[in-house]
Amino acid sequence: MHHFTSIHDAYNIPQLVNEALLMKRAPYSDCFIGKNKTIGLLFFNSSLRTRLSTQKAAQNLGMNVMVMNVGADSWQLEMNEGVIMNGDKAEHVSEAAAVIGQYCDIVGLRSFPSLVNREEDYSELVLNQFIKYTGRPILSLESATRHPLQSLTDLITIQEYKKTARPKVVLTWAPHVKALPQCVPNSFAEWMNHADVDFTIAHPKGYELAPEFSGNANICYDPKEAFEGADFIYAKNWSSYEDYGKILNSDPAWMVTMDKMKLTNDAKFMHCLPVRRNVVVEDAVLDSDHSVVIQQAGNRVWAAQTVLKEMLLSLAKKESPYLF
Ligand SMILES: NCCC[C@H](NC(=O)CCC(=O)O)C(=O)O
Ligand SMILES: NC(=O)OP(=O)(O)O
Repeated sequence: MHHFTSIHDAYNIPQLVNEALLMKRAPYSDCFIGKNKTIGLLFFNSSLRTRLSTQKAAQNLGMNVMVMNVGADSWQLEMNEGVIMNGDKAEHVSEAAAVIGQYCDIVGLRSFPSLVNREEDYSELVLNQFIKYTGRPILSLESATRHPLQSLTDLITIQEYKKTARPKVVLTWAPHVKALPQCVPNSFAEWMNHADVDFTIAHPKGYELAPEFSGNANICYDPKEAFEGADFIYAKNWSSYEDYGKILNSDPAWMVTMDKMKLTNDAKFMHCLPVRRNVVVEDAVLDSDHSVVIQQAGNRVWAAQTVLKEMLLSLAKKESPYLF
């Protein structure tokens, strides 16, 4: 695995999940694999889980870690080509990313979408500029359209908690006070469509995801109907893809409640976090045995560690092909 920016970079997904579960039981079994290698973790946006779990994963593999809040700690970066840079952006990505590439063997990058310009967001401008100019393998820490480390974590968590061979997994839209990206639901849908699960996406009309992500999932516009017999409820708010970046609905009937959880097959409740209590999901669900959100966040380490190990092996193969 050279870059890891989407499910398309993972060639054997069941093997990746198994590897992560093995890693969880023996976290330090590969503690020399990253010796003398440096990962730079660049954040254009806030993070708690991704930042700490990726740092821990890299350290478990023996790597050196550098973390930078780009924009806040460094210069504002111009991402577009051919611009006359007489505004507020002091440095072009072509120099900044190339310089970072001089210091790091692998670069992790978090950059949310603008939610203003759909074409630009869905072209993954920032991610692709870093791929172009660092000359290093890029690990997505959530980009404009996807959050693949989160989705791998989610699949690992479903594998751990499933009680039937082919569980019913429901991705349900939930209300929010802010317009949020489509990355988490896009990516979750993409990974679930490749997994052996019965997959439903529930949302109000107008919240359809881009067809390339929703794929062949069952689409349901009624939350109660969607919850019937579910084994996993995965809640997330997202803003509209069609009416790009807009909030079209704030109906509290879409909040995840204990009443609705009673319709499920004693489902596990999942959310990528951070979550707004009593807006997205009520306290009673988060504080009940249904919720596995903390265990899910714990699994972020094993997802990151598995992916980083693959990336390090691929780097080593490139650097010393005669050893393989
Ligand atoms: N990395 C996990 C999710 C990040 C982001 N959530 C947020 O921005 C929540 C912000 C708030 O609740 O104010 C999202 O939905 O894509
Ligand atoms: N779930 C997730 O990516 O959390 P952070 O935004 O805190 O990293």
